[in-house]
Amino acid sequence: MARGIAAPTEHQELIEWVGDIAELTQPDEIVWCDGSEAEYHRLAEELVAKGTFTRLDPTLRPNSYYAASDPSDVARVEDRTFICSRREADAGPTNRWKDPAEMRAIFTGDSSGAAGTGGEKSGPFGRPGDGGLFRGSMRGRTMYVVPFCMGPLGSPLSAMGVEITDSAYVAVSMRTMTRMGRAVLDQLGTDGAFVKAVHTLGAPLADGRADVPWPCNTTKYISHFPETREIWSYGSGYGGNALLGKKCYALRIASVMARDEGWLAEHMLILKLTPPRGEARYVAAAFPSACGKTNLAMLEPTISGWSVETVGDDIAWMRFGEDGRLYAINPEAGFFGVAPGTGQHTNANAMKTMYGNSVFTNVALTDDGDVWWEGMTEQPPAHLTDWKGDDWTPDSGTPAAHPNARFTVPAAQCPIIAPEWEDPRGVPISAILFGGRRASAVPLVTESFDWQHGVFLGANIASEKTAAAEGKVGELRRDPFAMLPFCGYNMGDYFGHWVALGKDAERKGDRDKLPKIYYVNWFRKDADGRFVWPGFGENSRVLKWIVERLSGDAAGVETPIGVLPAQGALDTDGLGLSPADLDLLLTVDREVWREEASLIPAHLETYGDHTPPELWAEYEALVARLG
Ligand SMILES: Nc1nc2c(ncn2[C@@H]2O[C@H](COP(=O)(O)OP(=O)(O)OP(=O)(O)O)[C@@H](O)[C@H]2O)c(=O)[nH]1
Ligand SMILES: O=C([O-])CC(=O)C(=O)O
Ligand SMILES: [Mn+2]
Repeated sequence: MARGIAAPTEHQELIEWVGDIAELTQPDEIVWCDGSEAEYHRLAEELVAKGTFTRLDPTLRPNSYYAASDPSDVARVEDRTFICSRREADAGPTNRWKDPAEMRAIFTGDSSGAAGTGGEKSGPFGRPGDGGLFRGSMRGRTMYVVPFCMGPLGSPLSAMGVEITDSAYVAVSMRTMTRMGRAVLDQLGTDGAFVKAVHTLGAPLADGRADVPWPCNTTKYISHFPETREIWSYGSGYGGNALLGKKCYALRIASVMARDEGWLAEHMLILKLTPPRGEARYVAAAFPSACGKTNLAMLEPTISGWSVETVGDDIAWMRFGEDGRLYAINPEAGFFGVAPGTGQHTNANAMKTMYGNSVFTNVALTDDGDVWWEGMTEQPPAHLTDWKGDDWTPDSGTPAAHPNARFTVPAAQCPIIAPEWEDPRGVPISAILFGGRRASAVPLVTESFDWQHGVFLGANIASEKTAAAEGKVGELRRDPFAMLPFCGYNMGDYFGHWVALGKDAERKGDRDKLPKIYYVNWFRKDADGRFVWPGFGENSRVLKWIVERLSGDAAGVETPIGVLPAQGALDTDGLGLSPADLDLLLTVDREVWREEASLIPAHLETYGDHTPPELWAEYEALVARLG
């Protein structure tokens, strides 16, 4: 049996589960993480000693580390991500499904299907020797027990979890990304509910075998059991595959909790926008991975008198309050942001956020012990060590940082973090934005006619693929609500959940309190393949139009696809956009849109009779408007 300090909790279910997982995975040692700074430093030191972390020059970037992953373990693995609901129909056509008993058998070797049945078993996961990927998977390693809270501690909108992991990189990252440690155990008490999340690198150390800086396994499983609220992750140490509070819990498992309990768990940033006069507004926005959430959340407005503050950059949990308004919290405590493209001119606030206390994964190392990536500065340094550990010069012809290289930083370090970002009540949302990368067809901004039409816009998001997931970059795919890789149940039922929440609000007479829904596209290209819209800080101009629409102060024109800014209503002063550019950004080409609309039925049919009839009605109405 593994050595370790006694469990610092009297939560019997938690103690037993940790014991069961230890018996299954057979670590050398068990460490219950307390979340203290001392613990963080100790684990970071251990990672330095192992070669996983390289300490950056503390005079340049205090208390910060560089990590290079195995070149095969650089992004989420969507084709190895499974939703193991009892019924296949509950996973839906866009998730990979596996029967929960079958998946458990793969993991534990116990093929009986039910836990704790056979009398001669040594534990709930069958006998040693039964096989199973997790059996003995932590041999030679330390097992960390990481209690974490998604959302401010004590908020009625928050929820807890415990991640068991054999990766110290994961344990330190969880301290940055979540509220982690002793305070969470206190909150859990003796019988608090928590999501069980088990993570192993799948790289046990046999007697005397040397470790490597980034252990992982070529076999990978990122598995979710929505009914029992469990996550089992095997074989990867990277981001969304391994930091299980993030996409696995806060989106895939939480979306199921939200369906069951009448709220929303969404892939959305949350920002606070304050006009020169008038009240501050909170805006949530869903864009697919690597399509601009972190950048919009930290935007520096280019229009005078307007300010933006950050509440969250990736995930929003939202619930209707007693007053009928939709309240959002950011369940995370840190940012796990895309490094390439982040620089002084695009996202100065992100650059300031990562002044120290940061972990950088798969970026390049400078000769003076700092980090660099494409887009950080205009001129690359003359010499670097690239993310693969090779010498790099500007002539190398390969990127110095992996395109999905990431920074991990505490949200509290963001210079424009909103003072209310940890308000346990959440913030009231006035507008929801949907968007994606579309080189053609989709205007800069479109206002939906109403909630249901907005749901239709969200359901139809299509975006060009990015490096955030394994696969071909640039290919156009449907990514409804930017949730395609993150919805823990049937996406058709998810559309129905959104429709139903709108109808509930209407029944209660709260129609006018529903957030207004918009569709934005910063990525329109001209014939030369150049982005027409300058983007980044200039996106504040679009936010301005949206907020002025909310207060009835900006003009719009009705088009077949929604309401667009009327001529002159969008502030484009000083941008130097030609009439042709403006035309491309702010008009609807009926011919092109008839073509767009013709692609919708196949998309809605994907979900069969799970697609709510209201979306078909929206489709019919769109076709009728297009004539
Ligand atoms: N052209 C253009 N590029 C942008 C804009 N906003 C962001 N980007 C680029 O898009 C890439 C991803 O931006 P992020 O803000 O990190 O995207 P994200 O949605 O937070 O990504 P995830 O963290 O993977 O969910 C970066 O390379 C940015 O430079 C914009 O307004 N215009
Ligand atoms: O989950 C990850 O690995 C990174 C991320 O935020 C995304 O892909 O959306
Ligand atoms: Mn991001």
